[in-house]
Amino acid sequence: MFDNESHKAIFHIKNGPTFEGYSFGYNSENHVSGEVVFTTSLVGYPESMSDPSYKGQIIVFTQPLIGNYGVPSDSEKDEYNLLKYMESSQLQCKAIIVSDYAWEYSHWTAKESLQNWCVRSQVAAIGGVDTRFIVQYLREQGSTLGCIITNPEITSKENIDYESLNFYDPGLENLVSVVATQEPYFIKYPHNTEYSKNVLLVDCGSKENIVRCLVSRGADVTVVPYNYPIHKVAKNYDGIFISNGPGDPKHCLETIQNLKTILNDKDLIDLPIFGICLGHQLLCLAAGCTTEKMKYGNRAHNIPTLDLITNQCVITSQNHGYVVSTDSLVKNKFGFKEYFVNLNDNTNEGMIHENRPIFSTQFHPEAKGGPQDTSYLFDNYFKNIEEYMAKSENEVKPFTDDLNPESLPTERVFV
Ligand SMILES: NC(=O)CC[C@H](N)C(=O)O
Repeated sequence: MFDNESHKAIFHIKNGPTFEGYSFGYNSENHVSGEVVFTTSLVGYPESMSDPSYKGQIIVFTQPLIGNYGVPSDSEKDEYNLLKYMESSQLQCKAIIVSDYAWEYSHWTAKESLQNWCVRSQVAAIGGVDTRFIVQYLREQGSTLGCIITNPEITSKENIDYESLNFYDPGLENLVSVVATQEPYFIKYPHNTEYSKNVLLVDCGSKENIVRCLVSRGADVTVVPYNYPIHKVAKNYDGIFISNGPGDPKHCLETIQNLKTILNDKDLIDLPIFGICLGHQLLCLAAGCTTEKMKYGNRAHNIPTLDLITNQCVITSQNHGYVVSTDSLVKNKFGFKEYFVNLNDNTNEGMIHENRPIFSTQFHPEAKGGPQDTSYLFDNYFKNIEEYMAKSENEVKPFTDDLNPESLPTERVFV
């Protein structure tokens, strides 16, 4: 069985405490650093770890036992040629921290152990540390930088020169440019009849389930890079979608500028737009609102949120460290109104335009993992799309040459 001593690993929080545990992931000579964040979700570690929004982050799981159902295939496809189980085809986070790693796993979808996935993806993983203490610390101090040392030659936290460690801060980098597709591609809904619903998905690091939610409702989806000049082609689509993505939204200057042009274009006044998480933040920035970094963010699958239109509480899936300032949203002159509010901390959870078919949410209606309470938002988006198509009498909108589906790849090409 496992020998803790020979696999010692150390987790150190910048200017804070240090913990000794065991490594069950990739061991490297150099330390691994990133922003330390915690999630209180009980299940869904494969989905969280493959979510591009976690790029550059070290995830602390408050669920004490992680790994017990293994990891499903990261390449198996569904009927829409989309990944069947994962939120992207890579393990995206920088490292993981758990209380107790389950060395035995069992599930009908499992293809490998969590350890195997981490090792082959060169991702560090440390177990045997007091995650309750770490989370209490993060809640008091706020999200902070940290590092994991898995070099087998370092046998004790006493023989580390902490002063010499450098810490990578993902907040300083435009990580969207790293995780988003570099080239456009096209996903076809296989059962389409005469009038296809053509959605333009702006990929800032989209979770696969967002694409599944669009395609399974009958859309043909053209996926473009986050900085694609969408304002030049928006009129050719029946709806625009802005995805989730990692890091500080203010790094996506081109997306914000392009969205601003779309919002100001009198010819696009009826065009349906839906944004999720980073997509919500970018739409709000485009409308002149402000965003700020939260103390430790919201990462969970059970966050109560009030729908201000239906006055109903919905339970939401979340993963974000930045937030739109409610004050700036309320004061915006663009017609955006508050749509959802977080019932735990009163932060903004969404906006809706007062008379245009535009809305966005800070939480994740695609919920992978998490509850399906807010999947009605995808249905509302499709109602907006159908109304928009009916207004234009289902006229077939021409594609520009470089986004003609016939010349685009049918799945993402990694460069
Ligand atoms: N899941 C997301 O899209 C996250 C958005 C943004 N990176 C944040 O942390 O707030």
